[in-house]
Amino acid sequence: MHRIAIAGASGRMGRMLIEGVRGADDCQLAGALDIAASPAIEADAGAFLGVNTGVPIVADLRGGLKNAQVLIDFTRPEGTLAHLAACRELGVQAVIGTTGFSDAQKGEIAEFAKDIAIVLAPNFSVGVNVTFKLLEMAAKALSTGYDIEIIEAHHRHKVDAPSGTALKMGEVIADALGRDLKDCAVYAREGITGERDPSTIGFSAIRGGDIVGDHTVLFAGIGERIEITHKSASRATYVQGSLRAVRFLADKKAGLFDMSDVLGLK
Ligand SMILES: NC(=O)C1=CN([C@@H]2O[C@H](COP(=O)(O)OP(=O)(O)OC[C@H]3O[C@@H](n4cnc5c(N)ncnc54)[C@H](OP(=O)(O)O)[C@@H]3O)[C@@H](O)[C@H]2O)C=CC1
Ligand SMILES: O=C(O)C1=N[C@H](C(=O)O)C[C@H](O)C1
Repeated sequence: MHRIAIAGASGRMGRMLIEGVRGADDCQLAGALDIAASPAIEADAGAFLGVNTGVPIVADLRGGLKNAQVLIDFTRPEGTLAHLAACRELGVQAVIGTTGFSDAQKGEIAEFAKDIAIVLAPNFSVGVNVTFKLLEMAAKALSTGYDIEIIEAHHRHKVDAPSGTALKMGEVIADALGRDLKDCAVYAREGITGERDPSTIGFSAIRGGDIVGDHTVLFAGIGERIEITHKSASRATYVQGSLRAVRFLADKKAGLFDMSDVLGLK
């Protein structure tokens, strides 16, 4: 039985994860965390479902993690880093879905992974991770004569842009082309921009309504264009991917892994 604590327990992903853990035969809810200011503190983690899980939502990290083998964390970068410090102290593994980390924060996660096993992925859906592989192939085959643009759309509450998934798509494509995304990413265009530099990878972020998560990569050539699109219709796909990551970690002592490790796509 995988004993799982959920961080951000009252968030969009946190609630779906609690439901997902309760629905999985091999998983048990062992803790629930949220920030001290959350109105959900001290409520039962299943209250939003009308069920009593016996697991209260707490702000005390050590209290929330003490019965857990693994933490699933979809919160904010600063929260995730604080959670990882407590995980390291208690020997708890981590599945991290939070996006918006700076390079320095990613470096801190790599340091934690020297002591505990961590899966870090900007997108836990199987389809998106297969799409990364398709993009690698497409980028190599279309390396000249095609302009590359990444367009993502998310709900109105999302706080980071471009999405972690869009950035990862950019990294996959840049790597396949032997470029560094830092040198070739264009995140905004306005005014007299001049003609498009063919070596660039452009990003566009749309925010609105309840869009769960759409990503399109456009390879625009002369006389044709190819669009590779993934659309999430439900957050359940991220939940199922997170639980696969939990199972993958079961025999891991330390190390930093991603969804291509979990899915055997490397
Ligand atoms: N990798 C993937 O597959 C996916 C990743 N995500 C990412 O997961 C993250 C969360 O998304 P979502 O669930 O929609 O967001 P929500 O805002 O709905 O939930 C975030 C949760 O984290 C809590 N929180 C906020 N700040 C902190 C903090 N500093 N420390 C600890 N907890 C905190 C919030 O509490 P309160 O509400 O009280 O502020 C809330 O409970 C985002 O980074 C998003 O991009 C989302 C979906 C899929
Ligand atoms: O905030 C979200 O909702 C999502 N965030 C992730 C991202 O930034 O890529 C994954 C998914 O697109 C949903």
